[in-house]
Amino acid sequence: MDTLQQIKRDLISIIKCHRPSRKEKISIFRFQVTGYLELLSWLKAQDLYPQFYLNFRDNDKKLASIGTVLSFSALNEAQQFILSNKVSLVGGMKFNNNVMFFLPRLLLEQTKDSLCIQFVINNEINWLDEKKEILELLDSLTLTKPIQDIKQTIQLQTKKASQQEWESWVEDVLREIKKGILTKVVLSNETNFVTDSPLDDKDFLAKSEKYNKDCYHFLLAENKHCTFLGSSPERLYQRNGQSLVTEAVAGTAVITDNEKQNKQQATWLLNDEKNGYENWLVVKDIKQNLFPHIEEINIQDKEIKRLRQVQHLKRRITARLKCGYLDQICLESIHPTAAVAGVPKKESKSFIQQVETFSREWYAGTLGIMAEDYAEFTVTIRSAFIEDNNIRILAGAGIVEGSVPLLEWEEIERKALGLISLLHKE
Ligand SMILES: C=C(O[C@@H]1C=C(C(=O)O)C=C[C@H]1O)C(=O)O
Ligand SMILES: [Mg+2]
Repeated sequence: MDTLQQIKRDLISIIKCHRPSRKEKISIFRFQVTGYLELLSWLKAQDLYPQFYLNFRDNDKKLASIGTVLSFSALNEAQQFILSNKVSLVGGMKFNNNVMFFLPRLLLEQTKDSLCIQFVINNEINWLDEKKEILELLDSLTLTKPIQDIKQTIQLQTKKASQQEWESWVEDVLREIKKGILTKVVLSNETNFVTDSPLDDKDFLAKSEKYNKDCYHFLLAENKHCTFLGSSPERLYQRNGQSLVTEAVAGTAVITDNEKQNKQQATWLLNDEKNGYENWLVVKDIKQNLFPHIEEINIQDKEIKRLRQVQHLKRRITARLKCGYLDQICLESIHPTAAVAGVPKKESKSFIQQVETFSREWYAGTLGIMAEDYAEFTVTIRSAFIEDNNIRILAGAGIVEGSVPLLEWEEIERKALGLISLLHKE
């Protein structure tokens, strides 16, 4: 691939000339080449971890990164670092607000026919060690591996909560709602599969990109044996300077092969009181949490977000932040929204922690990219963990007054189908 050869030549000349600076912690090199690189095929051929990938929902931008030069477990440190070094960091927050941002060794950004590269050298560690890692990276840089169909035999092993058990969790929430302690809780379940050989994470995500349209497609592989990935319809926020675009995605109806029924379901969803309330609670939560930090806010009418197995109510929200660079505040105040946690936030989070018999980790967290003038994050729902021969797929639903346990169970089963349906051979 010409594009990759060109990158490799540029990087080699950087390495040859580089003398670690005593004054600067890191050296950043940026270049831009013309051409199209299939980032998932490229990532599939790379051996350096962590690996990160994000295919944006509303435009043709994709990111892929390998390696880490620095990592951050506190938002203020990540934000400060961006301000002083004018770089982009990738990563995000788990459901429980644990922060993981990192400065990748190599970050590729593909838009249409232009590929931008950010390459970083750490000047504070031994140059020989740095050089060794970089040369290893360069060895495989020009390689790509073709994406293949899933060929493993996959067996359903268990569901963390049986239908009966999960519906009893819903009854518990409804009782707390009646008592006036909780208003909404988003309950999830985990479905477990085993494969006869490890499922390739990039093959799986590529298949999801093909079938699950109009979604953010994300992947975070902390090492060779453990990947978190998914295809989410939901944006946490996008920030361009001081202008913020976020949304409330909540309230669900089915999509089937019957188009007439899909249209009826859409009309029903737009008018249904319980689903409207479920969505409005998310709007209210975002609005309240952003309120101290914004000058104005605009909430648009309900619209339908249509996916392959389900359709959702969605309201677009735009706001103007009081000051410029505020991702720490945006992330801390919005995440996790009432679309994945509940209302009140603290109480619903602790309810979830007590009741759910598995740990959400990155599920219902957020992943994205942040820089000084731009940031974009997705809510990591419709997601899965692939750990060697095991696959765990998670999905949840917002429980509010008026929720019917059986219907909520059917809702989470349909949501999980977005990924589960891809597990069979084509
Ligand atoms: C929590 C999930 O989805 C959320 C819950 C929804 C609902 O209950 O109607 C709809 C979209 C998402 O905000 C999930 O897919 O896991
Ligand atoms: Mg719902």
